[in-house]
Amino acid sequence: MIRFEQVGKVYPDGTSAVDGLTFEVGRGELVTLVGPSGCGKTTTMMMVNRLIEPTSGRILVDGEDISTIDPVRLRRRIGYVIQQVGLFPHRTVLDNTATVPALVGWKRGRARRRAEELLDLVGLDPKTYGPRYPAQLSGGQRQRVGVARALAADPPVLLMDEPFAAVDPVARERLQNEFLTLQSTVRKTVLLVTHDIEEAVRMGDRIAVYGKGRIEQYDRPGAVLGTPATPYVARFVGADRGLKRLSVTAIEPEDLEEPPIARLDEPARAVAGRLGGLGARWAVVLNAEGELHGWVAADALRGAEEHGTVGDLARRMDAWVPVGAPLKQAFSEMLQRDAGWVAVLDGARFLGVLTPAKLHEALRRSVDADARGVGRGEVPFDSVADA
Ligand SMILES: Nc1ncnc2c1ncn2[C@@H]1O[C@H](COP(=O)(O)OP(=O)(O)OP(=O)(O)O)[C@@H](O)[C@H]1O
Repeated sequence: MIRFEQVGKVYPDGTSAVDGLTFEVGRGELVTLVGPSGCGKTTTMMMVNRLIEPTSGRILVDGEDISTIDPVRLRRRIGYVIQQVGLFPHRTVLDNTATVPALVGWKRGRARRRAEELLDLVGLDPKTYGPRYPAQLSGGQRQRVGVARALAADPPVLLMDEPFAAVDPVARERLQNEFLTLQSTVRKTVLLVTHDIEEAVRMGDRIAVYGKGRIEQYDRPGAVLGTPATPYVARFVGADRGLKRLSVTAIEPEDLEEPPIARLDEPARAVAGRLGGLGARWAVVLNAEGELHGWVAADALRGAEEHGTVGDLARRMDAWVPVGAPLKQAFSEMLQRDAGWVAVLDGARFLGVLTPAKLHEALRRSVDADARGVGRGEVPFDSVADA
């Protein structure tokens, strides 16, 4: 979709910003460009919409050499989101959002309807926020308007330069998640510049790690964290890259432990006997539909009244995560609820539980799988169990 071929940029004062850039971004892929200040990320991005012209090499969008496309026409196909948002202060949120459709000649009614739709999509009620002016919004809300505006004319390509840098860390994480959800439906081809490796890892299908003026490694987040291509990349991703890997490793069914299960309406003493036989200290409790209710301790069951049921003694357990969620989410649930395990569900169906030991194992298998260039399922458990 976007292809850089030996692209270089030397500014008129002789500064070489980037040199020999060759990489490709697939259709619907989100690629993050990450690196320290001044390494050439913004220059790379601005060459895609011809706000900056390369001094060597060429860039293709959809197979077309962009130097042959009229810049104005090119920019209509490319949404652009920048850190300071760049909203027009004297125009309402709705008018700001409708800017590009209006520019490309949509009728006023259609442009406004589209703007309302987009505001809704980024989580801003158009009735409440549409008539406001940018100064009447929070930083995070302004950022969402920036995203809505960039998407308004439905461009296939989106360029985002530090889009979440101006908001506080909590709002930033929320905006990142919202954008990922949005991206899973709109599937734009996205180049996102950031200097924050956490953000790059979280957001990118692939990451380009920049050294001075060139890409040191271009790969999936797991591979960059697991097998940094150069000592520079290893330093840049940081010594705690194992922790960062938690954010990009998905929970898979084979990571889970299957504890004993009891139903709410089962007789308590019978379950106590069963758990005793297994040497288990607790069981997960499901309701009649097989959905997670909570857990029950073997000790409590042993002390139950003669006709008591599991339901009388079961405790609620709200710590759960969906299968496929990152390990980090499971870890954070455990910490937040001070629990030794967290339930993993597939929709409403209970699949199993993740424990700290299993989490560690999943992480080790993921590191191992990346080092060997195979899928995590192909790494045997016993190769990492003692690690
Ligand atoms: N107009 C210009 N004239 C001369 N040099 C420039 C110009 N714009 C950028 N540069 C230089 O080119 C290099 C790359 O800049 P660029 O803005 O692409 O880096 P960056 O990685 O995006 O940095 P940051 O994270 O600080 O925004 C820097 O050394 C910068 O000083």
